[in-house]
Amino acid sequence: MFVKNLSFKYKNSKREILKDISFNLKKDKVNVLVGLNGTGKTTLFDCITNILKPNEGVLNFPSIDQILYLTQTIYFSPELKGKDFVKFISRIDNKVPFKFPESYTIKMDERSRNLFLHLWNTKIGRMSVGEKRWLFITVLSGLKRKLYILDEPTSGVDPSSRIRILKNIDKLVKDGSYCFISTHQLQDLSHIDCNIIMLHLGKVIYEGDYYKWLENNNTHNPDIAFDRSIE
Ligand SMILES: Nc1ncnc2c1ncn2[C@@H]1O[C@H](COP(=O)(O)OP(=O)(O)OP(=O)(O)O)[C@@H](O)[C@H]1O
Repeated sequence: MFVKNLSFKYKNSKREILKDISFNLKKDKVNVLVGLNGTGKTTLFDCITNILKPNEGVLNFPSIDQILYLTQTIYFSPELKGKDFVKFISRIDNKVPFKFPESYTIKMDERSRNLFLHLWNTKIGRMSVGEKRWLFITVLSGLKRKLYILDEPTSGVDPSSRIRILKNIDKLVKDGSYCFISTHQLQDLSHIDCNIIMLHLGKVIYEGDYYKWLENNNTHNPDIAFDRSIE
């Protein structure tokens, strides 16, 4: 899966957001897109998933039915409960939903199981931001796809649940899928094996191993590596 010479500009804007960018996704690593706010990460994901049409370039990705794209905001009626969301997602792949929540929790650790059982009967409008994000990602990653694109999957989530979410994503890779995520929580990346793609001023300024990126910037701290990369 790759992007070659992609350029993109919004119709109502003069600024070219993506300027002739190229990179490859790695199959055996979590591919992580990093960059300043407003640098074009969501725009790039929208191009890959055909929501936006690039001005130029080649996008070599699976058809949309083989991609799961979790955008930063997904709307689900606040009056519905966690179980309604779980059942709705099960039906996407024509699976008959389980009747009892325990059937979904067999492979979960104790903390995740307790949270899942709690959220099952909680109205979505009453879940915290982090609880909602955790539930959506946990359930959506149960759908088998060739490529998972997750836009800031850990934003607003507590440290312990962030690690769980990342381990979940890591498992998708180990099970043979491609994963492409964005994040601003760079410290978390030490928990997974990842390939960094860094966007800055419309260009890919780094593509490669996370630890090599730290080494290139003479630091163990990814926030400092980020800052030094854009200097
Ligand atoms: N529909 C639009 N029309 C014009 N400009 C837009 C539109 N949507 C986004 N932009 C601009 O494109 C740029 C890139 O936005 P994008 O949402 O891709 O950034 P991002 O890297 O995902 O940011 P963040 O890290 O804050 O989520 C921003 O300057 C934004 O203002």
